[in-house]
Amino acid sequence: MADNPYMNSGQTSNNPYSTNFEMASNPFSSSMEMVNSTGTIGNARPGASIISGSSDNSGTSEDSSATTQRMRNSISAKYCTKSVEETANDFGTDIHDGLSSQQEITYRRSIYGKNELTREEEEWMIIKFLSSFYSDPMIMLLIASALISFYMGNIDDGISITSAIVIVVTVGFVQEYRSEKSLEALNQLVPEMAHLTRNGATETVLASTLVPGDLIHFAVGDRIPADVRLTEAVHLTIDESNLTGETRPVTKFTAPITALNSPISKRNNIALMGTLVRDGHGTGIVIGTSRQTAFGSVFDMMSSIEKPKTPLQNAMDKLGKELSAFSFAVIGVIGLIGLAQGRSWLDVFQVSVSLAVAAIPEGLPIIVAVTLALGVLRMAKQKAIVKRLPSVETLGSVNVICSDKTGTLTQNHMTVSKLWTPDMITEHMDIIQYKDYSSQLTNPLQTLLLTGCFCNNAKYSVEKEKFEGNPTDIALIECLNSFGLSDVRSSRQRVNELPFNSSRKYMAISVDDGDRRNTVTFIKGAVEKILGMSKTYVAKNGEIRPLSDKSRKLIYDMADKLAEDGLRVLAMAKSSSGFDTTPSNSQFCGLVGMNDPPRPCVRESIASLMRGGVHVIMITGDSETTALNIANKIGMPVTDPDRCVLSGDRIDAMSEEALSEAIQYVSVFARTTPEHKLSIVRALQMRGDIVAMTGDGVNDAPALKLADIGIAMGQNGTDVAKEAADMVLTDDDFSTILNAIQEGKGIFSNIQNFLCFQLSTSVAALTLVALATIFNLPNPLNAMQILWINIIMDGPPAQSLGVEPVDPEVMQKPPRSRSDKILTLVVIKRVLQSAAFIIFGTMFVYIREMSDSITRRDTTMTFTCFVLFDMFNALSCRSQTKSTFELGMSNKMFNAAVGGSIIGQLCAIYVPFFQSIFQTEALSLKDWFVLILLASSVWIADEVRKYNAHKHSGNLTGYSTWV
Ligand SMILES: Nc1ncnc2c1ncn2[C@@H]1O[C@H](COP(=O)(O)OP(=O)(O)OP(=O)(O)O)[C@@H](O)[C@H]1O
Ligand SMILES: [Ca+2]
Repeated sequence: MADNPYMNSGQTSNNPYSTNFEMASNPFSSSMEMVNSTGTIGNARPGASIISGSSDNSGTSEDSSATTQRMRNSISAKYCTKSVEETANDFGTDIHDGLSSQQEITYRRSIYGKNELTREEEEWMIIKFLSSFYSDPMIMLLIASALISFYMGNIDDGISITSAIVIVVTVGFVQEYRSEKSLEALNQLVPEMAHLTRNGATETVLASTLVPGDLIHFAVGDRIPADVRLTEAVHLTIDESNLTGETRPVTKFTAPITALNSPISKRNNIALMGTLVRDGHGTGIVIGTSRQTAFGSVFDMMSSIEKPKTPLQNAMDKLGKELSAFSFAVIGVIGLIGLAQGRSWLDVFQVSVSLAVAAIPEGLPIIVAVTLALGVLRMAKQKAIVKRLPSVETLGSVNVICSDKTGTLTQNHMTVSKLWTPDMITEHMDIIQYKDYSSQLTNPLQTLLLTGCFCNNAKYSVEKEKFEGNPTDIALIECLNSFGLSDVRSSRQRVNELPFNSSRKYMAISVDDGDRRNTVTFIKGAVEKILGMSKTYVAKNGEIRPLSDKSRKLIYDMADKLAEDGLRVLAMAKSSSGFDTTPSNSQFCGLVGMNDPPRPCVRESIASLMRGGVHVIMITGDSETTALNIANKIGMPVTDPDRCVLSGDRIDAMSEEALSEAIQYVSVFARTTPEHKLSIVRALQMRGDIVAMTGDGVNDAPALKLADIGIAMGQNGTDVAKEAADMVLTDDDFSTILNAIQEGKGIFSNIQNFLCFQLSTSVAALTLVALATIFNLPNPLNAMQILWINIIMDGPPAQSLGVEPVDPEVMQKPPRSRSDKILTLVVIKRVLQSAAFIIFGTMFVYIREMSDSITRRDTTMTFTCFVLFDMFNALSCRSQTKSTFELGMSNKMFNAAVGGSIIGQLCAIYVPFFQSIFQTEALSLKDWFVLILLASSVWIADEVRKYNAHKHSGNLTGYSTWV
């Protein structure tokens, strides 16, 4: 330990990492090699509890004890016993200003790497590729048949089959590789952030940039980005359940722990990476990043637990197995008949094996995975990040969306537009932004405005040249200007604060009264809360009067009047003393009405959702009047306000059953707290609804978890909400939900489309060979040709059907029922219709050609006929309902895949090398003409089917809406 690897300035020998370097077997030493970065800690998030997770599923008991051991040895064990000063000293950092030397930061980064967790080095590509040759029994059989061909001196066949195997395996491998890459990309969609102080300046940075010694801050709702020794903890409680399994949040302190070898759950002055702040706020020094954290030491074990498959993938696997069993049976029978007819057993074997390879849609699960993953990436571009693949399927089934009002349906940009003080009696004052009202400033107005200023947490950001924080607070500060007032907060010392939250619905701040002997309290919040703690008001003549029932009524009426334009109404009060727990005995100052306009596209989105049978519910903390007005503005159906609007206190008074009964008429929930959301989701689910619910705060998490699709806000949401959610909206915009549902539905119909394509090809190929065998005809397709058809069917053309752009018309279809099968009657009919055309067409060509004697030309014609049929079939499979002419050339991948297949087919016929492999010969232009004409019949027939379906379904908008 001569060299201090940690401090290149090296004044101290007391190296915090020395222990790491002394132990060769230390689990963290591997971190030094960890330079590449493919995943983030996001990979390991979904697990609820590492410890319990390991003992009840994949891990053996040995695993979990090793885990516990590793966590026990983690860096926090050492620093929980040291004081704040010692820790800061060890890390060469300052507990107020953080690290100061850029050189030092760069040095530490070079040693400890990025603060993110990556999986262990993956297998070599080439090994993976080679292993796919022997992992599939069908391929093994093909190899066997090639070997037999060689052995029997059938060199041509041997080479043919060998090249076919290579092509089949390569195509499969490339597809699988792509699927893995796109799945990996999903893990990086939600970046981790951290609030970091370096050199005295605080900013928000990517959590991956943290190095040991950094000073970081976190507040309620945040996720801890590294292992941290706390230097400050204010009401700080942290939920460590995902690491320790303990569900009760732990209260944190800064004092050193005296007990030796305290277990990880008892290290109360340490905040652990990946845990969630439930309350309060704190600051601390980073003592460990990435692999040196307790979370990092168990990361590999967590990421090795295989991700569960989505219901759709499971259904596909099952379908694949059933189809395989069926094909095997058919092929077995065909083989036996063939042998009984005295065909050469090698021929029978080869054709059977190739048929098995072709008829079994082994590419199905991969195509489903790629389609889902690509769809999720597409959604991310449209600002909706889906965190779990199964949610994509659920999206198409959602029939109720519960949305917050502020910030999701509205812009969350507030401006003060009306003011009222009791001396104005029945008049109120309208404020137009940027106009000067200084001349109209009265004493009561000044008191009202200054209350709004003192009772405020908006902060001025020099960098961005504007106020930041709660939009309600910002509006109040910005309004001061219109009256020639300025932000006076710095002139007084803050003594006490009761912060705002959506359950409390008010906030109070005490400051000294100028001469530091007396304290005054400023309060603002919902009208009923403020009136509840007010005793007096200032009348027109300046006289202080007690608040009578009559004057309360006047205030409530006025608040309603202000709210009528959809304004958020805040009441203000002031008291000439401080407060302990809640303020009381205050003087009512007046009301402020704030405008928060609806987001531009919300109206359209709601209309579109309603057309598709999705019910939209607004949930807001604002008053009924405000909510009702906004609801009307954005086109929500509130015909009967008595039934359509339900307030929080009425929810409280209802039983679950009663709520579930009443909820069918409700479109607006007003004056709710986050806790009400849970009852609302439950009541809806009791009715059998599939519910999407939005949320942003810590208290929204339970409802987000319970909802079928929990949706968190990317910009204003807390980490806790994002963690609990299935989907994150990066722009917080309601309309994005519509896009996501549209994509979800689109993905589902794309999967049905390529399934239809694969099944019709497979059914046709099987039937053709079966028919030929039964009628004792020579095989219409040889092994090589069948394998080439398999590549078209399982490869790029099928995959390209999965990325067909979403047709906005899917929104007009009602939500899919959860139990709906993917293989619906309509799909099966499509499969059978197409297969029938392919079989008859190909048989026709075959029989016509072979009427003289079997030549190479005959099989070439049959083979090309089948392939062309398949291409036309792919064309019609692009959509279940829309004509090819409506779709146009919009799917680039489809154009490329089909174009490529046709070029491939041309090569197979005209290039001498391939001619010998496929046993083909050149066709004339006339042949092509005939074949194209014939093969297009499958497409024409489908166009006719689509046309008829359109005519009979009539107006698609007529689907039932709510109730
Ligand atoms: N910063 C604040 N200070 C004091 N009171 C506030 C503040 N913000 C809102 N209020 C009061 O609390 C009420 C409800 O706010 P709440 O936060 O519950 O709603 P929200 O969650 O912002 O809105 P939504 O539920 O529509 O998204 C408002 O009508 C207002 O009277
Ligand atoms: Ca196949």
